[in-house]
Amino acid sequence: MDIIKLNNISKVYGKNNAKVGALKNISLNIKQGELISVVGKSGCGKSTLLNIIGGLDIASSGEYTFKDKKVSNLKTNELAKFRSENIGFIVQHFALINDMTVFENVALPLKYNKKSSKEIKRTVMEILEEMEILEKASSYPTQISGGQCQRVAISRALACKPSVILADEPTGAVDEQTGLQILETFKRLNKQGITVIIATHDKEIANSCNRVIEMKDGMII
Ligand SMILES: Nc1ncnc2c1ncn2[C@@H]1O[C@H](COP(=O)(O)OP(=O)(O)OP(=O)(O)O)[C@@H](O)[C@H]1O
Repeated sequence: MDIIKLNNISKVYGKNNAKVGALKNISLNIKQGELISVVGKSGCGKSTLLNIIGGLDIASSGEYTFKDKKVSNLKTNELAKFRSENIGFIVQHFALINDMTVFENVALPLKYNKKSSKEIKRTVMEILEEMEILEKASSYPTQISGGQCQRVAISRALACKPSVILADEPTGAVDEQTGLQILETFKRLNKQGITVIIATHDKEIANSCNRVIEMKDGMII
């Protein structure tokens, strides 16, 4: 089943002389359970594509359907709900909150979704254990390594049981060995049925995915 259908999606930033066409007539179907990499030179539109798929940004034109729901028609508050129910985001510099513990960082999306404290505790502990970072639950992000931070960020992305994980340059801020461990984590999550889309400059990571989408100047080539 196609979980993601992009039909003729374009994204233009700015106005008049400052207009930038970040995506140009992108049509793309992604099946539930795919493991995909998005590659291409800096500025080719990888992040913009991920942000539109994840509902962080909206297309200037075209139609985006997610599980038969038209995302391109959603209003801002509906988009936030769409994201929290369906998408887990992971970014290069982890985007953890430094004055919250590992536990509190992973609990955030569950709090946002108004889960009970009992359920939050159970879910967070389960995920931290699965991600082999449970012993750092009370540590702060500044007290753990980059690879551990990324495992916390992945834990937080998993908290609301998303069907899609979007990872924008997830290994860009860690060493090669840690990057490969992160890749193994994505493969394991993908085996559990989660659709994983990774924007990356890393050839080894890109080629380990089942499908490689190559972009150039806002288009898929
Ligand atoms: N908020 C914005 N306002 C104006 N232009 C933007 C904005 N975001 C992105 N762009 C432009 O859109 C184009 C695509 O950017 P995007 O970040 O999607 O590329 P990328 O492939 O992810 O690059 P990188 O690999 O460097 O992260 C670039 O020309 C960029 O300058």
